[in-house]
Amino acid sequence: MTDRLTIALAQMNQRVGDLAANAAAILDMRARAEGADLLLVPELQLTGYPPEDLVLKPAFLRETEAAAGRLVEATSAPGPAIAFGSIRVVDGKAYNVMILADEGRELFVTRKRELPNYGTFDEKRVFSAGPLPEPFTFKGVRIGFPICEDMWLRDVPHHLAAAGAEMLLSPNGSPYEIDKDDLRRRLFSERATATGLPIAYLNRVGGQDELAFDGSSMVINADGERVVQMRDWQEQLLMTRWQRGTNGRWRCETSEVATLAPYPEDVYRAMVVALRDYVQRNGFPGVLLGLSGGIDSALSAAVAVDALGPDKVWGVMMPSVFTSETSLGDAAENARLLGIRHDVIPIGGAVDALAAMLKEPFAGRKPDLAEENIQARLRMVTLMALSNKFGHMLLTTGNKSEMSVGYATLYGDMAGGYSVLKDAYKTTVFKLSRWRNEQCPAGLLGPEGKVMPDSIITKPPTAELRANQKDEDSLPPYDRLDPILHGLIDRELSVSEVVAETGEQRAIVAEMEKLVLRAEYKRRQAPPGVKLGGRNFGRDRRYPITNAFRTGA
Ligand SMILES: Nc1ncnc2c1ncn2[C@@H]1O[C@H](COP(=O)(O)OP(=O)(O)OC[C@H]2O[C@@H]([n+]3cccc(C(=O)O)c3)[C@H](O)[C@@H]2O)[C@@H](O)[C@H]1O
Ligand SMILES: Nc1ncnc2c1ncn2[C@@H]1O[C@H](COP(=O)(O)OP(=O)(O)OP(=O)(O)O)[C@@H](O)[C@H]1O
Ligand SMILES: NC(=O)CC[C@H](N)C(=O)O
Repeated sequence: MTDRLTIALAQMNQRVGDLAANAAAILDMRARAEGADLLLVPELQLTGYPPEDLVLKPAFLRETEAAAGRLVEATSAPGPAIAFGSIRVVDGKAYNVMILADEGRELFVTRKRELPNYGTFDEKRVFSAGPLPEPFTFKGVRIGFPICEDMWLRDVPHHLAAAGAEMLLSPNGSPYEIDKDDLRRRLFSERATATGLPIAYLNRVGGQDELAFDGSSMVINADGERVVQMRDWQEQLLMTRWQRGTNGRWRCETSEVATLAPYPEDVYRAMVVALRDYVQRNGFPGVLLGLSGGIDSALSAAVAVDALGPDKVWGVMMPSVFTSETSLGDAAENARLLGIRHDVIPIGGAVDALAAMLKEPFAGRKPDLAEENIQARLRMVTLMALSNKFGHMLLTTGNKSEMSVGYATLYGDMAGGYSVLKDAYKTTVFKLSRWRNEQCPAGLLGPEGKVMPDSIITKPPTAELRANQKDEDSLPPYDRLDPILHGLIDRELSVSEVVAETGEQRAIVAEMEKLVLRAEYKRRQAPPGVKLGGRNFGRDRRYPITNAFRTGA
């Protein structure tokens, strides 16, 4: 029995499905953790989290088991024991497990019991729930290994405590959401005091499709005090020293508390990390986007430059007859400030060609939305041609306010591979743009000074699809629209409840509800984008397209 343990906490990125690279990264961490007794890595570190329907593929399960076996064998070389997340099939059922390996042997396997099945999570679809897990005696210390959601509910930690666990080491795959770091901290502090056990909470970092993982791992002692706060948004290996006190209870003696990014920097970081990993891991040489001189494309471009570097971002201004001199100038200045390639490709010729092609079928009809949308679609055709020719991914620039009410053209400005603003309401877009124009925190690849001219932030938003068009002609001003949308979408309130909370006219709120529900078909055809809040358009909110229900009818 020992009275001291050194536990290395490896807050790591992962690449879903890349068993070889993930295993190599774990072994690299093990080499760096020399001197530790045990190396802990995040949930499903070997397969990447979330593996989704890969788990339903027998070949993937076989290769995962083989890779886990090789990882266990690799611990025969000198170095710490490893506790790593993998998948184990027992009696034909797949389990999300944590394997403890030392000196070339598998010492212990524990299965996740609580499978999250809400919001973006779908674990019951692919995994079976394990039994209430037992602690394992490692070097004479009874250790419990609750896996992520196991810690969010009471049963597992309290069972482990009752079964004699002396500490809880919890591997996690917990995606970022605004304010979730505070929630985790409160929750785990409460778990620590309620069970009387110190807790190491280890989360992954990096982007995976719509999810961004912030890390922000912690150690909380049994008195509820957070003694370790690891960094957010980056990998980190931390050696933590633990000691059994004279009362027989374990404490983490390491004291190291990093400061986490405050709001709105955390939102911006989530966008940067998610886009960087999406673009790099899907093999694009860079991104391109329509740079209109408006705030959505300016902020999207800034995030792309901060994620990938200016040489990987390409802005294309595509003026029509409705494009103002101000927009042309703002787009050019925007590109100059970001240091990105900027091309001007007028779409007038193509607009005229379409008008000639459609002259006969459109005869006798006044110009309307059809002509407006043709412009957005011709821009899409132009951008996709560049994407096909040069390989850059088209970055979609629509924000959550627009996507909520369907204020975007299907197969037009909605086209693209990924969106960083998809879960950001327009008021958040304004906030982030002002913030980024004033600050450039460490680690971002863009310029230290302004990223867009102030005029882009201060001028009224317009789609410039017809003369003198302003967003506010069709929609309430964004500072009034967004609270309505937040109520209807994020909080699932009825029209009456939103009216009561916001003081808006019932007719306006009912109209917005109608637009939101009607635009579901558009959202189903929208590209993925990083989740920021508790109810993103994607996995979090799954509404029927064909739907007659209205609360404001
Ligand atoms: N339930 C459903 N399932 C499948 N398809 C459905 C559908 N309901 C309509 N449709 C189809 O959808 C089409 C209509 O959608 P769509 O062609 O997009 O056109 P629509 O939504 O009518 O117009 C686009 C709107 O977005 C605004 N906009 C455009 C571009 C940029 C911005 C901006 O500021 O960023 C704003 C523009 O001013 C206009 O109000 C029609 O073809 C209709 O048949
Ligand atoms: N003249 C243009 N040149 C290049 N791209 C354009 C142009 N107009 C629109 N786009 C593209 O279509 C997207 C939709 O923008 P639009 O101007 O219609 O409204 P918006 O939502 O206010 O966006 P933004 O704030 O970027 O202007 C833009 O973000 C941009 O990517
Ligand atoms: N991987 C998991 O079990 C995640 C679920 C958990 N409640 C979280 O978001 O942190």
